[in-house]
Amino acid sequence: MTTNTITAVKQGLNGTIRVPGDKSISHRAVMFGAIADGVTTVEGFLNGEDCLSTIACFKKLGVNITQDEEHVKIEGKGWDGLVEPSNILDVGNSGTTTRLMLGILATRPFHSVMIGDDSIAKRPMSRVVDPLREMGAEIDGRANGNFTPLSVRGGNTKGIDFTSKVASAQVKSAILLAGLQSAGTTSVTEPALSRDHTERMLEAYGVEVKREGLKVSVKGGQSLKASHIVVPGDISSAAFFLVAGSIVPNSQITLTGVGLNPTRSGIIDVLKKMGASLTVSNEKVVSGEPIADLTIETSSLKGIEIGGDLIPRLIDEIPVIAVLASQAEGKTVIKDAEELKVKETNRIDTVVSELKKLGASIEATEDGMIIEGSRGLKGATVNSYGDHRIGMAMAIAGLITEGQVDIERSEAIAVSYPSFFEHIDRLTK
Ligand SMILES: O=C(O)C1=C[C@@H](OP(=O)(O)O)[C@@H](O)[C@H](O)C1
Ligand SMILES: C=C(OP(=O)(O)O)C(=O)O
Repeated sequence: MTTNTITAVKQGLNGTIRVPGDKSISHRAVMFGAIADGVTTVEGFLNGEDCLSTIACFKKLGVNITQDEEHVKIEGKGWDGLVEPSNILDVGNSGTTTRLMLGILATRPFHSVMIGDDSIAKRPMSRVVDPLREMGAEIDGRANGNFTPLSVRGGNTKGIDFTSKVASAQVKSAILLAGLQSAGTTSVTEPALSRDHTERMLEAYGVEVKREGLKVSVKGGQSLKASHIVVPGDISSAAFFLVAGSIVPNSQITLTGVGLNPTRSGIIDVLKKMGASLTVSNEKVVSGEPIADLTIETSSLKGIEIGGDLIPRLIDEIPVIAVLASQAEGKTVIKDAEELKVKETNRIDTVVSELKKLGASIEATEDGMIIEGSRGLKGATVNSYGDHRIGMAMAIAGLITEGQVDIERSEAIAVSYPSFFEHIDRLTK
């Protein structure tokens, strides 16, 4: 177990950083490259543990994948290039790897077994297993296939018209991926729009995707053509420094090349609504995804209400938004966020318990939390509980506490942001 200590930075955080590549896009670039025909190259890939789990799984599925400083190279041989793995596929801590790979394996005519860590073992998989079974895949696992270890025997699948109860890009992507190799058309309708990287990237790999409001459809029998993917900076990683720049006195931070896909940019809406000083510049589009440079400065903030369709657009940022809200004038209410309960930890419980240790006024609700802001925070020992985003949210809080914050199990941060502490150091020099 690693413990990291953070102390307040009186002089502020100042400078320019490039946050690591987007996790969702990095996973997809490798998976889609693995089932495409030809050599795919990926630039700006996130070397976080989750994406490395994806690479390791697809190597076991027979795909040649190599990496140097600049690129990941994936030698795809089409859908039929995937072969029965001779050993277990280890997804580590990654929900995205588990669910999207289930969608791919659902149509492959061989047997495979997936396991992950203790956190993955608690995350619900029925949301993808049930519709994939309905399509014809044979999937089993603990609790009738809701939990890992899971086994899959794919093949002979047919398309479905599926309505999802949750706005989840992992559910949507798994079913669409299976649909690409199933008979007929497959459609997924969601209650609110979740991140649309799969739809955008499938098009970059030459696949036809039809979108009508909240419904996405693909026709079966489609193959993918190799591509060159440039991965934007991860807005979910940038969020930690957007919050730090807003709440640490005397700060001005520029984050370059951050992905600003509208299905992911809810944190920008929240910062603006709370009164943060944020400038967006140098906007462009790379590999079908909008990116820009973001500059944030210390400012006074006010509490707001966050709920509804905004939630899927900022779901992973809620732990650090709670830290932001603790420094805003008045009350912040976060609602409609039940999905937080099924992430790497129950993020309603872990955010509330750890921020309370620092003296924040925060209470859990059934579907979110309520934070009374403008309270000075104090030092304490907190725990990430193995959840990277909880570890980083606590580190950002530690930049403004009276007394030091010790973050236990901080090694989890390498799941999505291996250079996180280096970036804090760089901005304080
Ligand atoms: O598709 C993706 O890359 C992701 C989708 C989201 O999960 P859900 O699909 O469960 O909402 C998000 O929380 C996760 O970090 C990454
Ligand atoms: C929920 C997350 O990831 P995953 O579902 O891929 O484990 C996350 O990164 O916050």
